[in-house]
Amino acid sequence: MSGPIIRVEGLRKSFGEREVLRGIDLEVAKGEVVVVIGPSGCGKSTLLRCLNYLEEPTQGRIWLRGELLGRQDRDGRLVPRPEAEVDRQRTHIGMVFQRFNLFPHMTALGNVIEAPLRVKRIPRDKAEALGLRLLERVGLLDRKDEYPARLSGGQQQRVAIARALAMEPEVMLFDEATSALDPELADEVLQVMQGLAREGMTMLVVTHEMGFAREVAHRVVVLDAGTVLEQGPPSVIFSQPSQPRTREFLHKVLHLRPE
Ligand SMILES: Nc1ncnc2c1ncn2[C@@H]1O[C@H](COP(=O)(O)OP(=O)(O)OP(=O)(O)O)[C@@H](O)[C@H]1O
Repeated sequence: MSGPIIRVEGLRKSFGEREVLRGIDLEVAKGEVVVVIGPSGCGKSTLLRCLNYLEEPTQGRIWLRGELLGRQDRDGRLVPRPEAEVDRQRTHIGMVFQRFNLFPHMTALGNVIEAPLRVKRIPRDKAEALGLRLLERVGLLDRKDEYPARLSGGQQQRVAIARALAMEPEVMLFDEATSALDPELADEVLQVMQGLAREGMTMLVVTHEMGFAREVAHRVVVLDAGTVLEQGPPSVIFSQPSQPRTREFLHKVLHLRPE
């Protein structure tokens, strides 16, 4: 496929009277790692959720892998495609949330292969081979038969990453994947994410981890009050941001959480 994997044009999202996304334009190319940062409540999660149609955009257009998600009516509103079509698109996007939401009655391996078995209907032996490969990739092969309750938060999140990878997505969305974890456990998850980035996975990452943004991102997008304030390589955003609001935000978070 040529062209960006994700393309967003004029994306707006309101909850009632409140407009949370106010015209976002964004592209993510194949193999690119884009990290979205910005103050609490600026719309980072909402942006990610719109990309996966977990939230229905109010206005604007989204292309995934060159395909328009939804279609526009005469007022510019997005009319969703049939559910089946959205589901098909979703299989190409892996999403990892703050809450891991593993199935408690399934082992680590069971969680990882649930979707390939159910959605892709691949044979069990092939699914298990895939699941074991992925658990190894996130460093949890030895915990394959454990149930989530017996895994730490960091381990559960790594299983959740393996579960998302099991659908062989073309892009991975991370929505504050480490925010619920203690720093030590967050680190092991960040290392897995860094490994994926190194292997060339296309990633759009919402995070408060400025160290990750600085070291791993190809591009940092600064969101503020539902608009893109500025974007650029981390070297520029972190040392010479052009917008005073970016400087203010970075000063605040880096001061509170020295890297
Ligand atoms: N389903 C919803 N209904 C109403 N308001 C919502 C809903 N989801 C989000 N919001 C509001 O939209 C705004 C943006 O939320 P969002 O979670 O996208 O921000 P964020 O930048 O990810 O914040 P944080 O860094 O704190 O997670 C917030 O004011 C939030 O209260």
